Amino acid sequence: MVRPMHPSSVQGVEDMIRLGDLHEAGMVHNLLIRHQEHKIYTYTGSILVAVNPYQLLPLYTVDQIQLYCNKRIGELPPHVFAIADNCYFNMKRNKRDQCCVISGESGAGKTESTKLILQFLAAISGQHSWIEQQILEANPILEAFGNAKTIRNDNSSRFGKYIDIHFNQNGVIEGARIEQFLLEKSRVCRQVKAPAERNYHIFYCMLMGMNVEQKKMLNLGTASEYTYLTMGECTSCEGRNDAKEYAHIRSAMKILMFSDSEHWDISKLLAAILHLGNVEFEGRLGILCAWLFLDMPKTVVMGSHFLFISPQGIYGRIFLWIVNKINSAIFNPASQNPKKTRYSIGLLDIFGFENFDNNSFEQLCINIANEHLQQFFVRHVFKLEQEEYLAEHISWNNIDFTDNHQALEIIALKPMNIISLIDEESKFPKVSA
Ligand SMILES: Nc1ncnc2c1ncn2[C@@H]1O[C@H](COP(=O)(O)OP(=O)(O)OP(=O)(O)O)[C@@H](O)[C@H]1O
Repeated sequence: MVRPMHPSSVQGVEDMIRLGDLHEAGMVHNLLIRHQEHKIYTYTGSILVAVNPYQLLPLYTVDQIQLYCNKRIGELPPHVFAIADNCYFNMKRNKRDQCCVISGESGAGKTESTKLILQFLAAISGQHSWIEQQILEANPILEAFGNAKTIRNDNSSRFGKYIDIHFNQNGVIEGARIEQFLLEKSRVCRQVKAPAERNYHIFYCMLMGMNVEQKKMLNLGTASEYTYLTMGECTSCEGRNDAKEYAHIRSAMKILMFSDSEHWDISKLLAAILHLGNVEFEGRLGILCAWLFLDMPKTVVMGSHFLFISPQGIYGRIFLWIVNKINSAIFNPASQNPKKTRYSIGLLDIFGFENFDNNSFEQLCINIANEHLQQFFVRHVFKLEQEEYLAEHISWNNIDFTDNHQALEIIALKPMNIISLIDEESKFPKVSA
């Protein structure tokens, strides 16, 4: 259908609520013309839409942080700092906890936005304290163990995270807590979705960054020697320096109070996973069991007893342990003193919808999490808003929207939903798919 363009679509608008052409094509056009002028941020009411520029723009300088500090939304051009600032000052003014939900497909820029919000909050809450530095340095560790190169994103988060940043009543950061969800553990043993995918960064960083002596002690060689690191036929990543990253991860671990022996134990387990992937000959099992702290003759094969070692399981436990270790450095339990109130800003950064030729159970879980987020969005932006208009007898045009509630009910909410059926079926041996 051809229609005349509304004048507001010619120059584009900062807030799409003011767009005359309020439909998908109009909104995409608005984002496009703004993006062409390097204006990557656009509001839709209180929501910020960010379009990944895939280049460094001079938008995140110290001057920009100061500029956006303590301004009302709309006073300056749309920016991720404006959202962070709004959260911070609403928390202080209204004495209420805040939350930013960051969603989008893989590669959209969610993790970068999360880091920018964190940096802004650390800068404006103003103390440059040790705890702030520790919170910021948790990122390189989490990314090393939880991010990987995928076909869509060289630094794709393969887990979801919720960072709750805690502030005292004066708005000073006093700690944080990180929750992790759904690490894609299967990536440890296979990266089959496409060539050019890698395993988790940490493996390549370790092999490039460790000195000869350390590698010798763990019987490690180069990435190309390990089955688990070569399935995607790609061991390096353009623009990433794995050796330099390793030095950064090591220093971040020191800041987060990982001891040298804890770091060494993690390295041994990572080495064990790599050796396990290469197991073909009995001789390899000796090296493997040494790194797994196992007494090989007793535990691997004894009479009719077999030990089953799951590399995915080991990696999943390492990841959990690391998140707990980080939390033990940055989390301070709330004071029991009622006069010492604590407020928080939560940042939710989960992986976006995924749709491959072959989708696994992990994709199903990721997509259910996204459907829940979509429902949250639908409820708050459409349903609750329209109910309020009705209650206040405000005249308005009903907006058509797709409600995904039914899909969610079938998959995960109603009794006998798909997930509970899978759960029940999987308890039986030799179950069919
Ligand atoms: N604001 C930005 N400015 C410049 N480059 C950016 C920006 N946001 C994202 N990028 C680039 O895009 C890449 C992908 O972004 P990011 O990792 O944040 O995506 P994501 O949405 O978290 O993806 P995934 O769901 O796969 O984890 C980054 O590594 C960075 O190179």
